[in-house]
Amino acid sequence: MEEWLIYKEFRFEAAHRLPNYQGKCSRLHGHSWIGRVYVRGEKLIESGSQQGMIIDYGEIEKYIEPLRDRYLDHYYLNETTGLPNPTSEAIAKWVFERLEVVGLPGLYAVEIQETCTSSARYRKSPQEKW
Ligand SMILES: Nc1nc2c(c(=O)[nH]1)N=C([C@H](O)[C@H](O)COP(=O)(O)OP(=O)(O)OP(=O)(O)O)CN2
Ligand SMILES: [Zn+2]
Repeated sequence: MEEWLIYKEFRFEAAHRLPNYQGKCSRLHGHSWIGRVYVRGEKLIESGSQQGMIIDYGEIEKYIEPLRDRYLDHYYLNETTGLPNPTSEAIAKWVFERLEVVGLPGLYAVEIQETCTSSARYRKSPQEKW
């Protein structure tokens, strides 16, 4: 058995605040966020223009784009995601669940990097089969 794990990165500028946080992050502030969508596969496409791929990176991007354009890029995340406390962890889960709903094949994890030094990655626990 073998497996590949690939990711497609996306970027967005957005504001948020953590209302319950004791400190500066309770204030409205913004970040240049980086997201990474991880896709897992055990078999490479055998022929055609996507030969040797799990899935075309461009295909992954097609799933991400509507989310980025409608909810993430240049938005106030507390408002657009509806999350009461939009931490990196919560946003990673929020993005994962939306990609799951639209059926991104092989979806494995979503990472949200909030600053150069801080990042959170969400995936379903291995025992939870989906
Ligand atoms: N586990 C989490 N901790 C914190 C989150 C989070 O989403 N998950 N978020 C924040 C703030 O939103 C903040 O914007 C980011 O925190 P931090 O990395 O501490 O930001 P700094 O700019 O202060 O980073 P330094 O590298 O220390 O300069 C807080 N915590
Ligand atoms: Zn922040």
